[in-house]
Amino acid sequence: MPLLAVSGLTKRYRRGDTLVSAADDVSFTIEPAETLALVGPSGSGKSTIARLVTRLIEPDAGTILLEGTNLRALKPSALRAMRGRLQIVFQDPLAALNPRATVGRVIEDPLKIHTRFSRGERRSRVASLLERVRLDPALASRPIHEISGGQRQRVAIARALASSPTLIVLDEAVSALDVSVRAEILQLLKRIQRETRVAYFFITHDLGVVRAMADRVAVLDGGRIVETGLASEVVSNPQSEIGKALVAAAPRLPRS
Ligand SMILES: Nc1ncnc2c1ncn2[C@@H]1O[C@H](COP(=O)(O)OP(=O)(O)OP(=O)(O)O)[C@@H](O)[C@H]1O
Repeated sequence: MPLLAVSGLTKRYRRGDTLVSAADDVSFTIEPAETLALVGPSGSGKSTIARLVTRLIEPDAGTILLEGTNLRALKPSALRAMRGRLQIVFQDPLAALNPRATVGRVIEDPLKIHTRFSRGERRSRVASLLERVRLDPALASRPIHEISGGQRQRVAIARALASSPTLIVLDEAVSALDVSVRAEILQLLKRIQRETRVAYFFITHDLGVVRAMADRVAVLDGGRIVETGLASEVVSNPQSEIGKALVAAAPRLPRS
C-alpha cells in the first residue's frame, strides 16, 4: 500500500467570470521513505496541491488516502490526530512560526497536541529534536526572530518532526536560503530520511534540488500533471514541453 495515494484532486478558483484550474484531476502516489518532487512553472498549481494534500484548503473533488485512511472522510478530531503523521514546512519560517515565541516553545507546541508526554519529557524531546537538526539545545530559550534564516528553517523541520510524521510536504522549503545554507539543509533532510524513513513531497521550481533529492518527479502545467518518472530520467531527458522548457531554463546542473 502506498503511504499517500491522491486521486482525481481538483480545485478551481473563480477569477471574475472565469474559473482557474489550480489542480485539475491530479493523481499520484508516494511510497514510504520515498521523495517525490513536484515541479512546474510559477502559477502551475504547486502550492495549491501542497495545501490540498495537507488539508489546509478544501478540494472540489478527489480523494487523499494517507496510510489507507481517507483524509476527506475524517471528522475534525480524527483529522487532528492524523495531522501529526503529515506535516508541512513552508518557504518562509518567519511567516510560518511566531517570531516572538522561543525556539523551545515552537517545537514543544506540537508535542502538547500529539503526545501525552509530561512537561519534563517534552523538554528532553525538544533537546533531542534540536540535536537531530544539528542545533545547539541551548538555542531553546532564544526567540525565533533572533536566530538566522537557516537556523529558523532547521527549527521548522524540528517542529515538523516532533509528531513523528510519515510524510513531510516541503513547499519551496529551501528556495529562500542562500546556496551554502541550502546545501546544508538538503544534506540534513537526507540524513533525517535515512534515520527515520520519513517520505518527502518536495515542491520546488529548482531542478538542481530535484536531481539532488528526488527519487521520482511529477511535472505540473496549468494544474495538470503532464509527466512523471524517475527524477534522473526526467531531468536528463524530459518528454513534456514544459519539462523541456524547465530543463532548458535551469542553470547548469551539478552532477549527482
Ligand atoms: N486563493 C486563491 N484565489 C484565486 N486564485 C488562486 C488562489 N490561490 C492560487 N490561485 C491561482 O491558482 C493558480 C495556481 O497557483 P499556485 O500558487 O498553486 O501555483 P504555484 O505553482 O505554487 O505558483 P508559484 O510557484 O508562483 O508559487 C494560479 O493561477 C493562481 O493565481
